[in-house]
Amino acid sequence: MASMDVDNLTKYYGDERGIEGLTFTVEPGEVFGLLGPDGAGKTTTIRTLMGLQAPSQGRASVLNYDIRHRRERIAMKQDVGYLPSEPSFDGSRTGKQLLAYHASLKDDERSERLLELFALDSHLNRPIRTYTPEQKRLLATVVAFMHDPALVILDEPTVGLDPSTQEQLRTFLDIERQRDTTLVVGSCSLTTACLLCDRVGILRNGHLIDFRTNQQLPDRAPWNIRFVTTDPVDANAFPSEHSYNVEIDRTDGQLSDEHDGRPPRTAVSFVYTGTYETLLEALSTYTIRDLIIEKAALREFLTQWYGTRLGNGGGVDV
Ligand SMILES: Nc1ncnc2c1ncn2[C@@H]1O[C@H](COP(=O)(O)OP(=O)(O)OP(=O)(O)O)[C@@H](O)[C@H]1O
Repeated sequence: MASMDVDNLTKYYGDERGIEGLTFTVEPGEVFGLLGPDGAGKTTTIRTLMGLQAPSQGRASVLNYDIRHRRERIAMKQDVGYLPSEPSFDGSRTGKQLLAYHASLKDDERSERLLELFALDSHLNRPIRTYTPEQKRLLATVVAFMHDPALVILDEPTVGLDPSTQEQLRTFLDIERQRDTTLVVGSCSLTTACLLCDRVGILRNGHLIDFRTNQQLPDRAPWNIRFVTTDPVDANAFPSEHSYNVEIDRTDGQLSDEHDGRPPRTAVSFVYTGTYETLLEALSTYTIRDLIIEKAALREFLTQWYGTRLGNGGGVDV
């Protein structure tokens, strides 16, 4: 039996569409990602699945609890873990008081171990308002997992964490996966999806437009590369199976100032999905005056995959 069974789930806020017609299942022990850019509908889906807001249409069962019925929602919350995207706490309570409260609602199998793992154990007697934002998120993670639930729903679990803590959290979630905990992860990070999820549903403008297994995702998130060079650049130098959206700008007046005697400059930008070594090799053939390398936004990548309009018959704008 599926751990989550969602059928035509729809949520409108007045006239504003949150999500529409979502249908998917999540198998026991699966790590399923809801991958989408800002505003795609991840939080709406997750809050509706957690019974925090009623669906406008459709139905969903989470661990076989029907979220449309109040009694079942209450029972579900004892068996399911939930990490909200923006956890909010009563800041005057200590971490210890918060955990005692949650233990009274849903049991506590392992908060001590988790607190130690996330280095929160020495902060327990302090009011939560004195915690750093990162410590608050980790405390919320402890709350989500303390009762050792069979299924945990996480909304943007790595947002607001520094890179090393993100890595620590991913390692923890990977261990949970090996323990057969079912995870449903809302994320706008392709890196999180690639590293963590067995399968993702791609959300765009409130619609689930595709499903991809981990093998159908790239090895890692693509990079936006932009460099400025004083050398001539061949228009065909970068298009390859690893580079796309290549733009070569020789006409930018700010860059090619021929009056001060400096050679004209060319700005080159592209999205890159290949290996670091191949990139560095290609860049090393130019005299580089400026270089910016940053992770590409998911929205750009989805446009690359699916174009600017959806072909689902719904005619939904991007
Ligand atoms: N309380 C609300 N009232 C009206 N519209 C809302 C409300 N919450 C969400 N929406 C709308 O629903 C759509 C989906 O938003 P949602 O927050 O679920 O997306 P998201 O993928 O979680 O993005 P983000 O990461 O930015 O929260 C958006 O168009 C948003 O404007």
